[in-house]
Amino acid sequence: MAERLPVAVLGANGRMGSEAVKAVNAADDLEVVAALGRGDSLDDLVDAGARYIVDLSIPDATEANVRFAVEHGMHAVVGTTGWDTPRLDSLAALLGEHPGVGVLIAPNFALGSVLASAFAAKAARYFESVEIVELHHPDKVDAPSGTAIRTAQLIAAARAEAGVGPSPDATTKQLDGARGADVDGVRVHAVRLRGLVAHEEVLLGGVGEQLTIRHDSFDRVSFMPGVILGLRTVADHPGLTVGLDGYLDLGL
Ligand SMILES: NC(=O)C1=CN([C@@H]2O[C@H](COP(=O)(O)OP(=O)(O)OC[C@H]3O[C@@H](n4cnc5c(N)ncnc54)[C@H](O)[C@@H]3O)[C@@H](O)[C@H]2O)C=CC1
Ligand SMILES: O=C(O)C1=N[C@H](C(=O)O)C[C@H](O)C1
Repeated sequence: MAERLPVAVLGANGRMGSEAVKAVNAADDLEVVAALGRGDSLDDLVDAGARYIVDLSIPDATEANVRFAVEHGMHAVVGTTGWDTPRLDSLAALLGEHPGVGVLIAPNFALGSVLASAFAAKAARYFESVEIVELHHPDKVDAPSGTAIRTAQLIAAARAEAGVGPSPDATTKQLDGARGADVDGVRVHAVRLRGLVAHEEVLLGGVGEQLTIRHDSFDRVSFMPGVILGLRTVADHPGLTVGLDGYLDLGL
């Protein structure tokens, strides 16, 4: 029987990390050799012989975790939020010094979410208005969600390419925050509500009509096929990939 790929999970005691430990161990070609939480030394990754990491920690920790992995020749599959452009640029530069190492930064591992973002980007040029509402559990530390930021960026790029102007908005007077956050010119609204897991709606408006593209993760198991796909694929994609769609042939 072929050797199982040695994987370390960072953030292993968290909501996502604990699911990932179960999912990796359930895959017959992968095994968890290290499960790290807050306060654990990154040297444990080396001692355990990890060749892959899955980072599901916190925005303040993820950059140092991933940089350590890359510097030690480990491929990284990253679901943690907080990867803004300066962080991504700096990571890409580091990867340039470590050819052969792959990193996937996946704002969302759920296939339906990846498709929803792609569909929204495809549709965005045909509508005058577009706004995003993301809805999450109230224990989430960041807003707006990484997924909503990525969706807004994809939409903004598609509209810019098509020469579509900004969504109309006559607001001249508002309470702070009433119109949500501005992500590349797309308004993003964040709801935090007990009972929710992870949900997103893209609202596209034209004269006399609206298209709504909605995705719901009702359970964190929805993210696990994407985590496993990422682990099985990351070594074949040296350098930096942002978005699980980079590993899929969506044909859109
Ligand atoms: N890409 C995706 O599909 C998904 C991404 N996420 C993101 O994953 C991250 C984790 O989400 P949750 O599991 O809900 O959070 P959580 O708060 O339940 O888990 C985070 C865990 O990381 C631990 N931690 C803190 N510092 C650490 C460090 N330096 N090294 C290792 N572990 C450390 C915490 O103690 C905690 O156990 C968030 O950024 C969230 O937005 C969440 C769901 C899906
Ligand atoms: O914190 C979460 O729960 C989630 N975080 C990711 C994000 O910010 O987009 C992915 C998903 O929305 C769940």
